[in-house]
Amino acid sequence: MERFYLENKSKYHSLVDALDPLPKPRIPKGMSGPNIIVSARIRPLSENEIFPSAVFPRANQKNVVDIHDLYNHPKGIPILKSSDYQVDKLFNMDSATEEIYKELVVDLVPYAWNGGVGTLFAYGQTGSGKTFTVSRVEGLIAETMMNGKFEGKREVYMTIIDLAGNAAFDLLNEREPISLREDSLGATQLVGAQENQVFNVDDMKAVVERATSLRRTAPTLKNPASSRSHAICRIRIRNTENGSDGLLYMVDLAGSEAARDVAVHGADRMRETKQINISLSVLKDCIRAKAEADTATTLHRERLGPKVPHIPFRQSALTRVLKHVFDPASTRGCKTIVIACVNPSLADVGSTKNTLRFAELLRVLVPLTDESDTEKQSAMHWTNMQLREWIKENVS
Ligand SMILES: Nc1ncnc2c1ncn2[C@@H]1O[C@H](COP(=O)(O)OP(=O)(O)OP(=O)(O)O)[C@@H](O)[C@H]1O
Repeated sequence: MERFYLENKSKYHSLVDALDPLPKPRIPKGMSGPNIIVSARIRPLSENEIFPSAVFPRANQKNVVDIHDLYNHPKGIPILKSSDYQVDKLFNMDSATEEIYKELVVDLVPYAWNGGVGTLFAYGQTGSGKTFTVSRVEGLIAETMMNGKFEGKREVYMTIIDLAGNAAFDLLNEREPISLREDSLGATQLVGAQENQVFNVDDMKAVVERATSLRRTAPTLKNPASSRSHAICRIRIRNTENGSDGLLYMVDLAGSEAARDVAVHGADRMRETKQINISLSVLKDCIRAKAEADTATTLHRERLGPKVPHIPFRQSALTRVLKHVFDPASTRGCKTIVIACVNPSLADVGSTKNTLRFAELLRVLVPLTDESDTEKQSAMHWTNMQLREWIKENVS
């Protein structure tokens, strides 16, 4: 396929150039609500990239992206097949991580400082910029958290582990194996994992740096330093006045390689990829079910009573570690941000479509009601009947 793309590069450019630059706007069906934001970040093409970009943020509609793939028509003429995707917030090739942090993440810090649970997931194909994004975000969190501007006395502790299949390792202790156990109160304990107390920005950054260097890596076709495990950085913020904890999780998910990319690496690698894909699928189910539960409890409490969707968080090690985020019995406030990372190269267009489809699947949409937002307003007015239809489809 890559050869086909290269041979037809100029044809691809001319087909894309001939498209309407202002396509008919896609009608937004709503926004993710109320405790989750699903975003996407398109990384720039690298300098030595030989394939054109297949990813085009829409000029006339915010947060919508067009993907143009090239197909070999049976009659031998290359044709374009286009698809579009919508997220809550789209960051283009020229967006810096600082901008993403300011728009999406910074509010999680005071939220966790005051006892909430904030989680960021970076998801995407191998080489799409997950580690690039998360490591910078962790540095920025350190700067916000330790700037002395928040009220109250707190102690800050960091734990960083990685999960490969069902095995877990301590990235702050030479990758010593640790075990995941549920204690008598139902909380998941990382038995054997070190918790490092940190006192300032430099401490926090040094801890992150130590963990990064230990992260298990193995070469893939797409990224010579691909991470083959989920890295979870947990920042526990202890309120010394009342003994309660706030939590921040930064989760750099393992690259979602396609089977054909790993075929050349043998059976072990295939098994590893299968495990990664299963855990990502359970994660998707949990994020979605949690969003449905939150939507159900905030919007339709009277209609549904205590009935909330089942959240299958026990089905994988990843979601068991994140029990605080997914446990439906928990009464703690949780806010979640997902960043779907995308490499725009035409050679990666299949995986890019999968990543953005995955992002769309995570969105449990709430009808738009903000009359002041003209973009949303022109897109849709909800009648009572539409609202009933929406509830029937989405909250069952
Ligand atoms: N926004 C960006 N701007 C500039 N370079 C980037 C950006 N995002 C990623 N890169 C570069 O792309 C390469 C791959 O990025 P990264 O290692 O973060 O990918 P990944 O998604 O974590 O991959 P894997 O799952 O295999 O670990 C790196 O060389 C990184 O520096």
